[in-house]
Amino acid sequence: MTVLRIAQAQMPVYTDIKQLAGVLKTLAEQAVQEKASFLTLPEMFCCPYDVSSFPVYAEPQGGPVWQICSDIARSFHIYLSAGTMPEQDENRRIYNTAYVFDQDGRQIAKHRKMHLFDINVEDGQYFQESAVLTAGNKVTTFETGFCTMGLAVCYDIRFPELFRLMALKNARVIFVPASFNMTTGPMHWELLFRSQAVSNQVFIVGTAPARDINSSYISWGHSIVTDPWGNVLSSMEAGTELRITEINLEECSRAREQIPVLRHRREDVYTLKER
Ligand SMILES: NC(=O)CC(=O)C(=O)O
Repeated sequence: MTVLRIAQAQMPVYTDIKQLAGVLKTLAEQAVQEKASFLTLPEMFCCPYDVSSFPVYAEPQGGPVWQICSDIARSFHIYLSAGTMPEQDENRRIYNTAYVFDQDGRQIAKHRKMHLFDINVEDGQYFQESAVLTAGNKVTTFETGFCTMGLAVCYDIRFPELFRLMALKNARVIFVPASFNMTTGPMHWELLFRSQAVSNQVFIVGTAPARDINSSYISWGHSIVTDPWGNVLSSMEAGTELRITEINLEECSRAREQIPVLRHRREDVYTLKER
């Protein structure tokens, strides 16, 4: 099948687990009604995006929020890109982790944010994820009934090497739960999604939290879908919204055939390899 409908939930952060379960159920119901095969959630949809909150809300893989996501995917028979949540491992290290579940509720992908968001923009955003988080170290692609797909988290989008490696592993759609802010959002959000999409001839689906002006970190919102030609197929504003976007995977092959940049790489001069 080459046409795929993706439902993106630009939603507020829900820290109350019962409320979260109810909201996700409603979103999944609506997504299924709209004939979407995928539902995507934002970065840190169940925890304030704040270094002091990550340890408080962290759970192991298989924890309560993970379980709700798996149940939703199974009950509604929908693929779920379950945004990110703080994950704690057996050594008490905490990661910013994205999971994907298939229509039977099985975890089919897991990506720990590989590039930690440590920035200090003059008169703008300061953030120091490395104060409490540990970086992941795996390039993540996975198989679905549609095609090979990839997974990255927010600041990872600034690293072309990672996106090129996913494209070389034949990813055609890359999910990026993300939360840019009021400094870097207007500067770089759309530019980065379009540039990684056109350079690697992939669809990129960026899903952000809805803006909350009272939170310590204010999300830019603007959840987006870009296509392999670098076009913006869908772009939201800042508020809560469930947006359906249809993508035609054939566009990926068409772009790669007509402008074969992946084949034109000069591996005799340079190489990119995963360790
Ligand atoms: N929040 C992030 O991880 C990244 C971000 O906001 C940016 O790169 O800008």
